[in-house]
Amino acid sequence: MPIIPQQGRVGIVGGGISGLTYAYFLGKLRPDVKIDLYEKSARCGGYIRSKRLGTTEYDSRANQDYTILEKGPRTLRGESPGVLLILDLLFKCNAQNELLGISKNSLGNRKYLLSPYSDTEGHSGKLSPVPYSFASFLRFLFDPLGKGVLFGLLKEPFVRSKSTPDETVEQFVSRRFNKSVSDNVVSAIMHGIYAGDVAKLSAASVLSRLVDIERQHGSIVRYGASQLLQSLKKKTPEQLAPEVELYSKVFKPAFNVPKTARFLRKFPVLTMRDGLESLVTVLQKNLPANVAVHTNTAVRGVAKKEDGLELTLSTGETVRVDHLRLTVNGPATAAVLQNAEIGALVAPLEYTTVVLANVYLPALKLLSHPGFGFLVPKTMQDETQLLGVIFDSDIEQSSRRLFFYNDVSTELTSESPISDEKLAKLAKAVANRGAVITNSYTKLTLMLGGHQLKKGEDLPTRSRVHKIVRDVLLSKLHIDLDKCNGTEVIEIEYWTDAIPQYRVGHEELKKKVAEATRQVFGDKVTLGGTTFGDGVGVPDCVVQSFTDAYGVTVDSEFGHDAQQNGVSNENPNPQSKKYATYR
Ligand SMILES: C=Cc1c2[nH]c(c1C)Cc1[nH]c(c(CCC(=O)O)c1C)Cc1[nH]c(c(C)c1CCC(=O)O)Cc1[nH]c(c(C)c1C=C)C2
Repeated sequence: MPIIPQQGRVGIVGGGISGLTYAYFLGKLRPDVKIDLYEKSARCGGYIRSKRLGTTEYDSRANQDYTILEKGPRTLRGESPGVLLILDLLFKCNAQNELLGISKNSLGNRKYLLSPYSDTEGHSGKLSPVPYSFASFLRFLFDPLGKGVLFGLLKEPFVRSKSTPDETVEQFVSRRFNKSVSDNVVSAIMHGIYAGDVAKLSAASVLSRLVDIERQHGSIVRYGASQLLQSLKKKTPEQLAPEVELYSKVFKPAFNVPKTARFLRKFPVLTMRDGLESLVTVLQKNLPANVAVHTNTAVRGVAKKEDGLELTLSTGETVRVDHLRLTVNGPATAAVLQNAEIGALVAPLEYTTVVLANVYLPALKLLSHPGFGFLVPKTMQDETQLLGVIFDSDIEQSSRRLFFYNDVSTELTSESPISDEKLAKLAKAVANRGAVITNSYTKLTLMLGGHQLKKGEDLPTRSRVHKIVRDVLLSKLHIDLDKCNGTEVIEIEYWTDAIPQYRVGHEELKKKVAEATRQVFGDKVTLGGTTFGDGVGVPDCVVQSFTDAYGVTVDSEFGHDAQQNGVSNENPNPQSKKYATYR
């Protein structure tokens, strides 16, 4: 029995990147199915929002009269498997020119940690570069934050591996290295991804690769060193993630995937010319004809019927569907499913709230440390509740067009092999291209709160955030807003309950929720989004949407429809049940 019958109907809850990409992939795989996406707010995109801010003067050198204030995520990680799917999507929508890249050695890729230090002028905290070379690593060892790093690295190969079902990131890092590495380095990274606390986040969820290495090889340092030696000795063929292999077989990407993966590795940070919301716009404009998006429409509940499911909408209508995909957070999922057991399982889920302040200073170049931004480790947290600061102007000015000129597209779309030397030359040519934006300005985003905001506590008021912005800029970056002649633009957003906290036992909890959902709804309901997926990043959401959309079509007897639409639904690995089952 196919999961979605021919000419069937699918409902999707949530118009964020997870809902939209699920609709896109499923629409392509099953053109016979009618897909309705319900988004409760007036717009799609979720936390991805790029606000255009008009400036008074048209800058002919920059060829633009606006700047973008990113209100949410703004960069993609070039190395993440999902980026290959996003790039293919952009190529197929003829929007690949929008993608920009920051090369590995670019100053815009440099990251800093706030280190203890104060000077006579009252500036507190020094920005210490995250090591990017052997020399910078040696320098870091003498920084107060580097205390214990060398000892931790030397000790790690001799630490016995331990098989625990799960533990906190702090426990894992302290056990393998030492607590100072967790407090001074890893805590900052966790602030910069989850706005979360190392003492609560799950090692199995957020450091799954390292946990796997410990389980399989015993030591992370020894494994890392052996991999490094091997790569120096012989060239290993490009290892693609299984999801990317599957995608390549199903969707036939517009480019040579292994070559493109190697190329993108040279651009660890990717951006979009008009902000990350362009991805949402491109997606919405190019949704297959069988997808309808309903904004301002919430799904209030779902009831099991003999021939499928009945959705109750906020408009008062009821809609019958064969399959329901939920891409919203835990509480919203429980509210739709209205099941006591599922409700009890998701009740302990926690989310962090992040306060985000965009600062734009036109015509002034004031950043003294070029880079991506800085993060605040646990040991440096104070009453400002600062998590980190993103240097948007440096990110934008270090971004280069990747596919605008034909050299890269021609090379990556051809099947002929490319040597490492030629690939490096190509990446260098891109890095040496002129900046897309050339005028002088300073743009920053401050991120505050996260796990430091206690449950039930009032969020900092706008005026308090304005004061924090002024204090942080002055004390950490030596930028005095009082000297900016009132030209500064400061905008504040509250991302309430935005980032799921994968706490100890989260993998187990996901399994239990999926199992309880299956018990009640069989294979008619699947769960996605950042809470029930495998990561909080945009590429993670895209990969999950693809694998799960494929999952509901793979058993289908209507594969020929998908093939007629330019995709194949053969399972490239019939032994693997992963893509035919549900999470
Ligand atoms: C200071 C707070 C935050 C900053 N970014 C985020 C927060 C809460 C949100 C965020 N950052 C990342 C992700 C995942 C995206 C993905 O992997 O696709 C999310 C939701 C990515 C990220 N940002 C930093 C790191 C080390 C990572 C992991 C992957 C990568 O290498 O890109 C560092 C970082 N984040 C922030 C700053 C200021 C910063 C470094 C200086 C802001």
